[in-house]
Amino acid sequence: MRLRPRPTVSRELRFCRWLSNAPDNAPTASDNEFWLRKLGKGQRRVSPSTENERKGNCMEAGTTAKEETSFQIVSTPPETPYINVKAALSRFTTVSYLQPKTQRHAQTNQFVDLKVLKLTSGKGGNGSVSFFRDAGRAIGPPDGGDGGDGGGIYVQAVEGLNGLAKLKTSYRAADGEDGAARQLDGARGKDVLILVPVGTVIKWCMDPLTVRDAVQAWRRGNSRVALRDAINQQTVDLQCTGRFEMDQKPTHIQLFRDSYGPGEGWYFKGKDKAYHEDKSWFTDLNDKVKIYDLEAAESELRNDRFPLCGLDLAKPNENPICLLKGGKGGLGNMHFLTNVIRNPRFSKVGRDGLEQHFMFELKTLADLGLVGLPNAGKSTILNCISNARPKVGHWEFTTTHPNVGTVKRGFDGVSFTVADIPGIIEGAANDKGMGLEFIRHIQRSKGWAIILSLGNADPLKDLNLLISELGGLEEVSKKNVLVVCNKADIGHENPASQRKFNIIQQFCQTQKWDAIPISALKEQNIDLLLQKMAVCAGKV
Ligand SMILES: Nc1nc2c(ncn2[C@@H]2O[C@H](COP(=O)(O)OP(=O)(O)OP(=O)(O)O)[C@@H](O)[C@H]2O)c(=O)[nH]1
Repeated sequence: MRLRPRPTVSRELRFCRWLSNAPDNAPTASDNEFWLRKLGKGQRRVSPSTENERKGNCMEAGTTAKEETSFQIVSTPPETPYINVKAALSRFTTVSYLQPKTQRHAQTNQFVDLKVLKLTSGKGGNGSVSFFRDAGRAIGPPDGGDGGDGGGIYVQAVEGLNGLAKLKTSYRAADGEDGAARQLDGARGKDVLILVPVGTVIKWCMDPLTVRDAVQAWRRGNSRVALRDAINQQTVDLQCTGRFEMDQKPTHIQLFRDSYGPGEGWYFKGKDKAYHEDKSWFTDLNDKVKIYDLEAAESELRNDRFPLCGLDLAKPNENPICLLKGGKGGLGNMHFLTNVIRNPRFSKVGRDGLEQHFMFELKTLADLGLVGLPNAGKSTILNCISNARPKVGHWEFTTTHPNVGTVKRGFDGVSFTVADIPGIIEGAANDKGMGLEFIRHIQRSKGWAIILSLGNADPLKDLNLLISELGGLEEVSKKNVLVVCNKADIGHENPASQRKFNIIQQFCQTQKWDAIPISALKEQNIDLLLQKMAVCAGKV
């Protein structure tokens, strides 16, 4: 319970109040009349929480993830209050949560880079109905305090965390406490702070259980459609806000609470709702309080928005970012004392919190990403050039999660980070093998080093396969590309190895990509590799 701060009062008055033991901070009837009159004129009393509201809405502290244009705008204001958008379901769910448990890769080992969380902010506490009593007075003025605001859900990106394994699947902030007699406001509900590694991208998503059921039902009628195609074909309708005055581009998803509407949410003690609704003194009051409710709802709508393309926590953020704000506490009956209403036996209940699902994706921040078929030697290369010690094995899929190493090129050389991800196989784009789940870790890298094995029969075929699985030449060429032909030691006296490299080099020249033969195992040509990698990583 929090006691309201007391205003300064004269010594005599303090003495009288000490004698009567009365709390001294309840608004008087004329204070309330003034407030209600102002509400009627559409001017809201500035409550101390207004400033906190502004502070709480600090989504700007994170960066909105890079905007993409794959949203179809269905209608815009003034036709509708929001920019209505249609988008593929795949943007708001993830294949790994829809697959049967046995096929989920990201969750199968200790390294977890994707999690869907159910987050719930706290409900506001209810306002209290109470009247001051002491030995001299059977019933005094109303002194029911306000309910406390519900706790919010906050997120903060910090250095030193490596994965999302420690995150729970749901978080719930505490509800605000109810107000109490003697003008006591309820305590504010405790916030929840979720710490995530730097590089986490948070996206609003749909409830995975609902999506799973809907997609399963849809696929029963279209059984030949692959899961990924199914969620690409299904669409989601969203109400968004955006830059109305300019190009009406949707920027934020509007979230909605189930809170009561204007004029509702009363708690009656003694006589019921029907009794009160029959009385003009109550309906007159309610007409004015409706404006207060409307303003509370508008303030919620202003706060309850989430970036359509997600929130990118690419840097540690100093202050936690509010994802979901708690509900506002209800007003106690002391606010409803007026010249007409002397014994208000009613108060307002607290407003609801929000419940939403969010997808937390860890996108490693490495300057250079290594991609290749399984067994091409990616981990051996990372071992050889950096401080990382990933597992090396002669069997496929030795690497089951991304490894990041830092390359330090001599004392005065530039340093850069390299990420090794599990091998990509034919059909990965359709979730074969380890799928493309791990591509997210090299999506932000400036350059990609495509690792080929000269020990394979046709490295050019391998290169084409990789390009196609990675989304085609156009997609791959968005990055700086270096093609590394590893295992050049195998049959190096054999001209076949040299011939294979020449074919690759010719192909690379057509794309203006650089290529280099190396042997990671025998540490041959590694200095030149490091120079080329630094260029590819955009460091030189
Ligand atoms: N001869 C030769 N063998 C190599 C070379 N580089 C790696 N290897 C061998 O190739 C095998 C696979 O190496 P890894 O580094 O585990 O390959 P990877 O690409 O990380 O494999 P995945 O984890 O399955 O993606 C191991 O037995 C390595 O010893 C090389 O330059 N020459």
